[in-house]
Amino acid sequence: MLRLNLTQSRFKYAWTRISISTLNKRSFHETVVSANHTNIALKDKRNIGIIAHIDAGKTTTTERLLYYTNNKTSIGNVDDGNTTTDYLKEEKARGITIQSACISIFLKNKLINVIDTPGHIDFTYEVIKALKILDSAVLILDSKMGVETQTLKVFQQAKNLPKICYINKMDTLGHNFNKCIKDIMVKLETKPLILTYPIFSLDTIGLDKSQEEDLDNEYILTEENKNDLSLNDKFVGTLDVLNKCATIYKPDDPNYLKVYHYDNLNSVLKEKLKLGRESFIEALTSLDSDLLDFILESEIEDYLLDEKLTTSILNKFIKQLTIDKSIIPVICGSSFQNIGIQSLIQGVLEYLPSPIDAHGYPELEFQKKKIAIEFDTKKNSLSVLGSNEISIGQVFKIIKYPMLGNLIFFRVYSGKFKSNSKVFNSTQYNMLLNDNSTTRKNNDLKSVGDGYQIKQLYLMQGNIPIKTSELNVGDIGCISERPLIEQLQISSSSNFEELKSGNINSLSTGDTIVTTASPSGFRKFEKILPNEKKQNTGSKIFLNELSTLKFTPLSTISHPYKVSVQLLNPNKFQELIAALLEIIKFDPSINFQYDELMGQIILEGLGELQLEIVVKRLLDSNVGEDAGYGLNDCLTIGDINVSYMETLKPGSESPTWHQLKVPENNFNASLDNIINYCSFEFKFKKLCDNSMEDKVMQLDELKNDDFTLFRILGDEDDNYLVIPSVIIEKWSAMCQITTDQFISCVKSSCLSICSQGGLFKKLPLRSMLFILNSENFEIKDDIKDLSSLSKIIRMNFEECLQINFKSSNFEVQEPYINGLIKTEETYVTTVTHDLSSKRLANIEYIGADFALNDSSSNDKIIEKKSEIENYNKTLYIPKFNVGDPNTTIDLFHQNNIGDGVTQSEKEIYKFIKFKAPLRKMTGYMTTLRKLTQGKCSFDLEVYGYDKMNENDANKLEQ
Ligand SMILES: Nc1nc2c(ncn2[C@@H]2O[C@H](COP(=O)(O)OP(=O)(O)OP(=O)(O)O)[C@@H](O)[C@H]2O)c(=O)[nH]1
Repeated sequence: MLRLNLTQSRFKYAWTRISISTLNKRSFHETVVSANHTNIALKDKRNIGIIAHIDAGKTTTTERLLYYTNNKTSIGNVDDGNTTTDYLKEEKARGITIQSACISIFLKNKLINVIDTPGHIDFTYEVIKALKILDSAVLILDSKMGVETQTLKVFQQAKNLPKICYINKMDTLGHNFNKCIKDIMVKLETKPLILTYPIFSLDTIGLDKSQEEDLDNEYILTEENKNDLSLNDKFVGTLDVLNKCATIYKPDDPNYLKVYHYDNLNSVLKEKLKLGRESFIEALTSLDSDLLDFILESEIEDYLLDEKLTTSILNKFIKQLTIDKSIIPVICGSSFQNIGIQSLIQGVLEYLPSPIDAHGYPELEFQKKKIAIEFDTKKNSLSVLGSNEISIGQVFKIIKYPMLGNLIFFRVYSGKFKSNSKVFNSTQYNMLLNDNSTTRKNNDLKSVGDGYQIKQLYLMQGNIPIKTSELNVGDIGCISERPLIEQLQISSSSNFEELKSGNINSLSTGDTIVTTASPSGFRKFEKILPNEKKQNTGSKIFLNELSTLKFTPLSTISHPYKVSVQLLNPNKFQELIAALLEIIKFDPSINFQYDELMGQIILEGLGELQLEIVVKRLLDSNVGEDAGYGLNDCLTIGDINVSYMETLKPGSESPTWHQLKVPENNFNASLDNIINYCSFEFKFKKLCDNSMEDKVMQLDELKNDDFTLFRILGDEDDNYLVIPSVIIEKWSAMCQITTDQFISCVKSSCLSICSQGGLFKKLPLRSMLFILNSENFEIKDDIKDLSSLSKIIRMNFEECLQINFKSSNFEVQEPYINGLIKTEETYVTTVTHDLSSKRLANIEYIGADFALNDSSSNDKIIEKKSEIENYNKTLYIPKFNVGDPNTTIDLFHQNNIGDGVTQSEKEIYKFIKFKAPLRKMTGYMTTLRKLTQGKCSFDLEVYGYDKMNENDANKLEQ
């Protein structure tokens, strides 16, 4: 009984520190369900992502965030398969996050929307999608591993967002707080501001003397148990230099927490707190002269005891520096043992930006101009075009949710969205406007123009959707929609193209949705459009313009893996296509193509695991959140393979300009006229093969007032098209189509040539440049019919390829990876021998620390290093449990033990960095484990395409 009371009082005490003291679990939970979230002020909302390398503890931490904010009454664990965010069957079985999960955490009058992202590289697109709509992130490090390869990647992806770093797993054997701090500085090139230091049992002797009630904490060392070695290195709490206190936890009791203020600390902790606090203030003053001025003016000499240096003053500076991305506040803990989470919640609320403070909103485009979203101080709201009549949101995720169909998640950037209202899908409308390939265009435009009906809006509380009548600026919520598979099944079509275009009036990831506060709907926008655009606006023209009001879409990606799917029962065609379309809706990083001749579908994806899961979903007939499509009896699935491509050999280009021609008698008379009266020339070229920088330079040179450059496919490394501006203008005017329509016509012709493939192995083309020439361009008459232009251009492109090139001008290219292996020195020779002889790998580095040997070393890096090294001198980094606490980390020299890595550990472990063809690395982890007796870690990242060796290329089938 006594213990229960103590626990409760401690729990409340903890929350006093973060000013949410009055809550108690049950009453709060009830408040949440009935909470009117619309009353939460914008300044009290946070939209954060949890990002990290795989297994760093994102889901475990998210689970504790829910528990310690009283949004959940028990704690789930990844290993028990009962967490809120990893609820898919595959996630539970594999213990990894596959899809990002979005939850809303309510804290009385505050709201934190959290997205728990996957760490596995195959699901990187999930991270990209989430980061696009978030204001900030919590970066988690595994205290033993520090910054890992995927940490670097997600850090880069979140480079525009302010971040807090949470060093997790401080309870594990081999934990290394100092290495993490060093990695933040060296590998992330960021300045850490340490808010909490770890406390181990050894530091706690004598701590309990003045606190009778703490005798029940068996993890604190006392005179009696101080010789118990098993306790010495136990992680028991955190030393908070901002609040000048130590917080002691009990690993096996999630509700135990005791705060000791400076006066009640033992001499060891007092000394550490003093040094930590001094270095913390010095680090802050070195970055903010206003704080320095304040300290000088207020004559503050004792950083620890002078009461003028209050937490709220310091918080103001920390918040600004965090938002400016000048620092990254660091908090440590162990989520699994429930240590440190309260400080993390406090950090999120204090330092991470609300939508008002957040910098770097995704830009909106309106009539080709970029528009920033502004904050209207009077109305306490964000708005665009100087009017908060416009509500704008962006869809970033779609999931299956049993009973409700699909849930479409979106973020509200401006205004508010209401249940039972219509919204305008400006992205979809814009795409349709520029798509000439469909005969249903006008019907589709009308359908999208009529608006998308939102029936019910929801907020996610944990993984439970809570009905809400409206979603306001800053909110993340969702709309329910009937599953696509049901929508398509009622259509009787069995035509692939018709099925693929699906239900046009449904929402997809990346779509911008727009509406107005006005009851008469989005057509009212007319009133707030700039004056010159108002003239003559029939609603159609008006919608055309409105459709240009959209967020920049998500970038496309290349797909290094593919798998073939053969349908055995033609009656199931419609079902298969509907299933695939729905899968793509949930994960737009998957793509599929239908080879009508072979009756085969080729599924493409980012990784083996990703495709494995998709295939399982197609075959399985389980129910629930990851319900399968039950196609087991009618599909044959091929092996998962890497995708090969073809390109022209370096330096190749068509020797002459090719004149656009019309084949005799193949097209109608009016089209003949077009070609007789106006023409252009074109040629193909291999895009330079040197570094990415050279490539960008080459492309930049082509971009000027006279020429416009277009990307045809995928990422920066794909195909490009250059069209002289004069051709764009004249052809579109002549054909009475928009310039966008003309461009999309030429682009789609290029695209079709690229997918048709090269002359060597008929593999899709990459790294090609299509150049149109305007020198001999002429127009002699005013001609209107252009319906077959796309066909003509395609035929001519094809002819140009055939005439100008032979199969020997092409080479096969394949995806390559950057690999990083960490293993004991004893195994290095065996591993590198296997890599070079069997996997065609090029070993780039063998040594003690991969990031320190980065080949790039220009002035900027040196300058940055010296800036960070200077900053490092202000940091207090204790040598945990090894005596003298007063030291800084020797950042750029390896033979030091100040970073917490012992000399012997450095000698044992080596990193091997290499490049290799992806196809040679399938199933490599199993081999590596055998070669190293399991003493290894391995990371890989697909970096792009490169030439396949000729022997292997010749052996490929056409
Ligand atoms: N000892 C210890 N284990 C932890 C801690 N946090 C997480 N773990 C364990 O680490 C493993 C991975 O945890 P997750 O929370 O799934 O990690 P994650 O980053 O969400 O993983 P992915 O989403 O798959 O990238 C699980 O076995 C957890 O129980 C911690 O603080 N201490």
